[in-house]
Parts: sequence; structure tokens; C-alpha cells
Amino acid sequence: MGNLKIYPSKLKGELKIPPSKSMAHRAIICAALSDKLCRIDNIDYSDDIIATIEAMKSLGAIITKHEDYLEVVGVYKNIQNTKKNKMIDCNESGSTLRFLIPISLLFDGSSRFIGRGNLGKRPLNTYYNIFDKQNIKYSFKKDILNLEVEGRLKGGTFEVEGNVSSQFISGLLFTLPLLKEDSKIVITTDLESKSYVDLTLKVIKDFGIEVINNNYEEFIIKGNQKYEGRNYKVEGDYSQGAFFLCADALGNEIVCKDLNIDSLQGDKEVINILKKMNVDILAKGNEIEGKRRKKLKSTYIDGSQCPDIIPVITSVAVLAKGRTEIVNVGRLRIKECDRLSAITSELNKLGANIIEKEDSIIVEGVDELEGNVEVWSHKDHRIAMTLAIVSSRCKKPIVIKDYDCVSKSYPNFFGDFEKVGGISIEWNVG
Ligand SMILES: O=C(O)C1=C[C@@H](OP(=O)(O)O)[C@@H](O)[C@H](O)C1
Ligand SMILES: C=C(OP(=O)(O)O)C(=O)O
Repeated sequence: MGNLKIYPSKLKGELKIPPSKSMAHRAIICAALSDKLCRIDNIDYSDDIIATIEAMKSLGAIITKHEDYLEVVGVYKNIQNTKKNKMIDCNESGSTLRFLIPISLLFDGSSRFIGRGNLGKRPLNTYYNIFDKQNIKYSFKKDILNLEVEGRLKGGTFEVEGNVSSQFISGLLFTLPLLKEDSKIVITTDLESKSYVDLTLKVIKDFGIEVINNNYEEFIIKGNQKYEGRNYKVEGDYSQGAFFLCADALGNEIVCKDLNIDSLQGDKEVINILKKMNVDILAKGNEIEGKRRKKLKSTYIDGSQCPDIIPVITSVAVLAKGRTEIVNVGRLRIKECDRLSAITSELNKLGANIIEKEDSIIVEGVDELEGNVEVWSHKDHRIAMTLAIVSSRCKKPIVIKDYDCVSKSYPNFFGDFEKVGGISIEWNVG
């Protein structure tokens, strides 16, 4: 994996923010389960999206990649005729894995799920509990993803915790409408990452599926429904736009294009958080820009609903006056790496003052960051991108080790970074 040396520079210009990874996963899945030929526009072929495309192909959908759109022939009519032993490589994508496990149980034969990185360590117990109740056969290895499942999911009542990963709820929401029986999902704790459930409900509805949402406490799903094929355009990604809006908060001048101000994406919360920190947000149509007032102000942040923007928000808090407390973020430990520990150690190497607690982090703002060190992405795309953005405020250059993991969600991140004036060179640490 490569290392990149970044020289501090002011970032300035306009960027088209890439399409939403979360919305793209959902649109591909719905199209691939539908009864027609669908065209999905505005697709970025990140590693995670490629994993979902390949996974749906393994289940029998016919998917053709074009430069900026995807052609999908849904598998609906052939659901009984797929290969008996299916292999689904999720790479490092938690969404692909947790969405596809229940979907695979619509099909005959067995499915083996494999993957890389931290994926085998991310929790799946919610599904194992369901398999035990429904006598679905499964076997898995500890820590390395190698899960084999075989059986037919049956409708009924599914009790699911809401505070491990919303991806289990999404996975069931995709699958249960296609069963013969009616179903109900009962959420047994507070629901975190709620907006991702909203995104699932929105996209399945766009493809013709009806679900009754009783205040996020239970979801009522009639069986025997059908995904109606249609064309779909994926909107811009707030989780990625957040990097450049936070760059604005750090004193850069980037206009983010293609962000829908009416989006349901939970990471749009970056706007409210930055406003609280003394950043004016100027929105004109689909263009958004942050303008920092004199001094960044510390604040109190609840990260339970927007985990993916917390690393980059922390990098803003590092340079805000006073103490910022970021709470309810324990689930960041079960992402591509332990993100709480990674942001604490790497930003502190640059000169930040962050204390890591079990479920929160405390940031005491500093006036400047020294840089002049090697930092590590922990092979996590959101840590690599956070470190690149904060480098613009370091006094001296930094080296990011394993920077190329950005391909998981934003393959052209460093291309865009360079486009707005970022200066970097490949660096051989030796
Ligand atoms: O459904 C989705 O698209 C996602 C849900 C979130 O996961 P959790 O629900 O596990 O927080 C988020 O962190 C992930 O990047 C994408
Ligand atoms: C955690 C992420 O994705 P996933 O859960 O799909 O691996 C992410 O994109 O930050």
C-alpha cells in the first residue's frame, strides 16, 4: 500500500461531489431484484459499489457497467434458477455483506460470503439469532469473513436491536417484501443511524415496495410484493461532501456541487454541526460552501445518527476554541478500523489534544498543528481523507501511510484534492 507526502496548501475551487455510496448500493439492489431493465445514472465505481454489483450478479442479475451509468436486468423472474453454490465477495463493504445475507436467503442453494480487512470482525450476531430461530444452516470462521448460509427465510416477527448497525434492518427491509408471508420488524432498543433506514425506505418505495413505519419502533411489511423496475439517478454524497465542507471550516474555499439540500442523508447533519461551530453555510441550488466566521467555536456533538462524518468533524474541533465533546460514538469502533482510537492517535501525532473514552471523545482545541510526522490511515478510507483535509492546516508537510484505501468509497479523492490545490507526491518511507 502506498504512502503520500502532503505539503500544506490552501484548497480553493469547485468540486462535483461524487454520487452517494449508500444510495447507489440501494438502487443497485432494488434494480437487480426487479422485473425489468433499469438504468442507474451517476455511479462511482468505488470498491464497495463494485462489491454490490458483483454480489447481485452472483445472484443472477445481469449488470453491465458503462462509464457513468449502469444497466441492470433484474433477477425477479429467474429467482428460482440461480446457481446452487454462490460465492459473494463483499471485499470490505459492511453494507454489501449485511444487505446481501438476508437477500441470499430468497434463493435456492447455499451462499458463501467472503471479504477482507476488518469485515470478518464486524458484528453479525443479529442475523445468527434469526438463523437459529428459523433453522437456517450457517457456518462461519472467527475474525475472517467466511460465512456459508443455506435455507429459505420465512416471514414472521423479527426482533432486532437498533444500536449495533442499522444495516441489519435495511437488509431485512429489502428482503421481507419478497417473501410469501407477511412480516414485522420490531426494534428492541433506541435506533441509531436512523437516517440510513430512511434511505432504505425511500429507495424501496421508489421501486414500488410498501412498508408501514410505526415511529421506527416497528415496521410492518406485507409479503408477495414486487420491485418495479425503473431508471434511477443517484444524488451526491453528503458523507464525502462533508470532507470539503470541513475543509472550508478549516479556512479553505471549496464550493461543493451536486449536494441536494433536501436530501434524506443523515450526514447532511455536517451542515448543522458546522453552523454551531461558527461556520456560515451558503447554499445556492445544489451548491454548498462553508465560510468560517472569525474563530471556530467548540460545541457538543451527538454522533449516534451520523457516525461516518465524525472523523472529519473531529479534525475541525481540534482547531476550535475550547472543549468539544463528541458523545455516543462507541459504534465507530466497529467500522473499517477502530475509528475512535485511530482519529485520537493520528490527530494527536499532528499536535491535537484529544482524549479517547469508551463511548465519546473530548477535544481540547489548539491554535495550530505542527505536522512534520508520519500518520497512518489504519487502512480506513475515512481516516485517510480526514488526515488529507487537516494537512491544509499543518505548519509542515505530513506523510499519510496507506492512503490508497480511499478507493473503498471515493477512488478519485486525491484527484479532487489536487484539483482544488492540494499538493502531494508518492513517498517511499523506506
Ligand atoms: O446503510 C448504510 O448505507 C450505512 C449505514 C451506516 O452503518 P451503521 O448503521 O452500522 O451505523 C454507515 O456507517 C455506513 O457507512 C453506511
Ligand atoms: C462504514 C462504512 O461503510 P460499510 O459499513 O458499508 O463498510 C463507511 O463507508 O464508512
